[in-house]
Amino acid sequence: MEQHIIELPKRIVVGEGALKSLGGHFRDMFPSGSLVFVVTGPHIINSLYNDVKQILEDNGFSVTYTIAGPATVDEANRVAEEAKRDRADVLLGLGGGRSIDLAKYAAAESGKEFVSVPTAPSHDGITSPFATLRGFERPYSKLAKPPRLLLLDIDVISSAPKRLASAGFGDLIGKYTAVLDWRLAHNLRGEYYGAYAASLALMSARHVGAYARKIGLGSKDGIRALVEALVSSGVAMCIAGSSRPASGSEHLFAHALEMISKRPPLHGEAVGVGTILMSYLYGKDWVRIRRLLKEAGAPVNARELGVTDDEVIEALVKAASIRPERYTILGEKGLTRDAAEELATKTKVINGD
Ligand SMILES: NC(=O)C1=CN([C@@H]2O[C@H](COP(=O)(O)OP(=O)(O)OC[C@H]3O[C@@H](n4cnc5c(N)ncnc54)[C@H](OP(=O)(O)O)[C@@H]3O)[C@@H](O)[C@H]2O)C=CC1
Ligand SMILES: O=C(CO)COP(=O)(O)O
Ligand SMILES: [Zn+2]
Repeated sequence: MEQHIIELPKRIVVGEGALKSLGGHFRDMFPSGSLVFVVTGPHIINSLYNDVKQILEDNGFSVTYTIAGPATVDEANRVAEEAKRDRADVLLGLGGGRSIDLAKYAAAESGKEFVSVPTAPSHDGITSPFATLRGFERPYSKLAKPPRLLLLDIDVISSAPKRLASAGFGDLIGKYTAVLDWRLAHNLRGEYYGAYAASLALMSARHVGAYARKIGLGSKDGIRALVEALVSSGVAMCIAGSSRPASGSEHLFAHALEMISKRPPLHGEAVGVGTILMSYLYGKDWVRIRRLLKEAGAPVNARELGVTDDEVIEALVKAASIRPERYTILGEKGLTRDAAEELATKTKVINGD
């Protein structure tokens, strides 16, 4: 009998001041005296790390740390080795996507528990079982493991630079076209389509759409809506067992742009612009997507992304080829250069205001 196995986070905690409850959740979930190995970045080590260490030590856990280097497989292997040498039981990612991905992948590789404590709402990798690291044989994510405990403190996440929240919005608005692509691949290629996972991902895009302005302003309401939608999208990926509900042609464009550009934008920023472009190809309301991105403070054209018009065109032409097994509106061969230029011009992504 064909089986579909769904691995989910065991506990998800969201709320203002949630960090204070970290020790209690650890006591519920891990044996007393466990060694917690924190993976965090050079900024967070000087702000939140000491609070986390104190909370865990007060609750009977030992704590060590490493500073997250670049988001590469080599760095994740170093983290895994160091965690093993320290006899760590739990790897805790504390920070943005880079620290979370390094801890997640190192935990999966070393067979240790993984806890995610994101400090920024930049994309749904902070809540998903997937990691993206340079050095993989591909420019997109790979299954690692879901967090056993996912703790999102709204006060902490609201304090992240605004650009990261706008990028998180872009990543989530992308679910509109990701789900259309999944459905298309099902209809044209007979690919498995999980209606429930698709609805959940779609709901995350609809939810943040209603909060675009508040997210742009960085209000707590807006950030809470954003964080809940990031959880919903991460869970959709857990249920699907792949990033299909969360990543389609708009992500192919974003991955291609990241490979091509000399100064790549943030992941969610590129995904947002990709969603404008792919919505146009689907005959959907790309003007509305553009307006929502503007309201959320996210880029809508090449200039705002900090890339050249030519890099946008090149990324559109390249997009279909980087993940041939993931069928999308771009088809198997992708766009010609002329078609790419026309698409980007009509949607004001290039030559625009
Ligand atoms: N797994 C997945 O599905 C996906 C993974 N990714 C990966 O995620 C990474 C990008 O993640 P992203 O979050 O954008 O970037 P980073 O993790 O690099 O974080 C960006 C910067 O913001 C800082 N920061 C984070 N939180 C706060 C805060 N509360 N206050 C002040 N500064 C803060 C970080 O500090 P510090 O330097 O201390 O870390 C860092 O300098 C890339 O490696 C990318 O490949 C992208 C998309 C999907
Ligand atoms: O970014 C993601 C979902 O938002 C992960 O998707 P990819 O599998 O395309 O890397
Ligand atoms: Zn994404």
